[in-house]
Amino acid sequence: MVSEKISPYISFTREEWAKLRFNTPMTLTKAEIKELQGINERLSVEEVEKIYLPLTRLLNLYIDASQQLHSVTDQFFGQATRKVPYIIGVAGSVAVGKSTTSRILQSLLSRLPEHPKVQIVTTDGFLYPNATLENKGLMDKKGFPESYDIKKLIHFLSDLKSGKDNVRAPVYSHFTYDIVPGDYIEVDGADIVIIEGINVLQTPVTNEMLSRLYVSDFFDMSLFVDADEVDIKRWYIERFKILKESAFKDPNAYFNRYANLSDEEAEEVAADIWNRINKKNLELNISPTKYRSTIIFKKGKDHLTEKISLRKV
Ligand SMILES: Nc1ncnc2c1ncn2[C@@H]1O[C@H](COP(=O)(O)OP(=O)(O)O)[C@@H](O)[C@H]1O
Ligand SMILES: CC(C)(COP(=O)(O)O)[C@@H](O)C(=O)NCCC(=O)O
Repeated sequence: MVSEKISPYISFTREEWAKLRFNTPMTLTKAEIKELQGINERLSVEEVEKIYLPLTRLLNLYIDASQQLHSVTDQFFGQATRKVPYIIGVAGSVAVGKSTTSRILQSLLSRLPEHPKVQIVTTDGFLYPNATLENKGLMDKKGFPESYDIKKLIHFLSDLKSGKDNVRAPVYSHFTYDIVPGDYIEVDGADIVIIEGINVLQTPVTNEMLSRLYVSDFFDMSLFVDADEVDIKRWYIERFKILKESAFKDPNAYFNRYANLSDEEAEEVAADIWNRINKKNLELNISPTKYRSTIIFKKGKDHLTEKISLRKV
């Protein structure tokens, strides 16, 4: 008897997945393509059509099914149907493309026939402020599980899933490299909320009561953006070099001291930050969460998605 490898996932090649778009009326107009390229000018239209349109179709089916489940549960309790947002988690390494993926999804999902309101919340807003990280000796552990106020994030998600209005999340600035005091993003009346962050599929680190809840307990589905470490490191360094020529030039930028580095020096600095912090975090805390997600997108060296794995159980 031939032994079969048991996996909870069913995997598709790029071409197999592209066919699953079927005939959903989701062709992109020129204006829509332009808008998507505003998200990321290097994004290929073919990638959107082959990878993201089938994903949008699948999500539309998942969202319909979840609404039906909500309404039968409310019927069972004999109460009126509540409006609760559908929550999608987007996970993966620093610089793998989570924010680009989230923004493509936001753009495509908001074009569904019902025109749902789609909001993105990034979990970096739940990092402790630099002053606290410094006190705790965690400045070189930014992004590690202990650098986040997970209780605050769980409260935020619990409020969202209880159908509360005007739920606020704190805001992080990559420009000041710190939490922005007093600033917040408000989620109100959203039909779909995308929660994007390196830590969204992690399990609790302490034994406190609240930590028995996982962040992902509040997700309706999740997507893990995956790639080889050598590629992610290159994207991290490339992004650092682009920022050196733009945002870092502002005297108020946290990384302004790197603005006048040569390209070679900038590569060295970025590679050092990568190796000391983000690579370690990827290996220790992020990669191990991959198989907790509903869908895994494995990207190749040119950012094109090569393999799609979808949880079947
Ligand atoms: N689909 C894509 N096509 C081309 N470039 C991309 C794509 N996704 C991400 N990138 C580039 O890779 C880098 C990291 O992406 P980003 O979305 O900022 O990552 P993250 O949010 O995971 O830190 C950026 O420079 C971005 O422009
Ligand atoms: C704030 C972050 C942990 C968040 O990562 P993101 O969710 O943006 O991918 C990361 O951008 C970071 O600052 N890491 C620490 C090392 C560094 O400066 O890259």
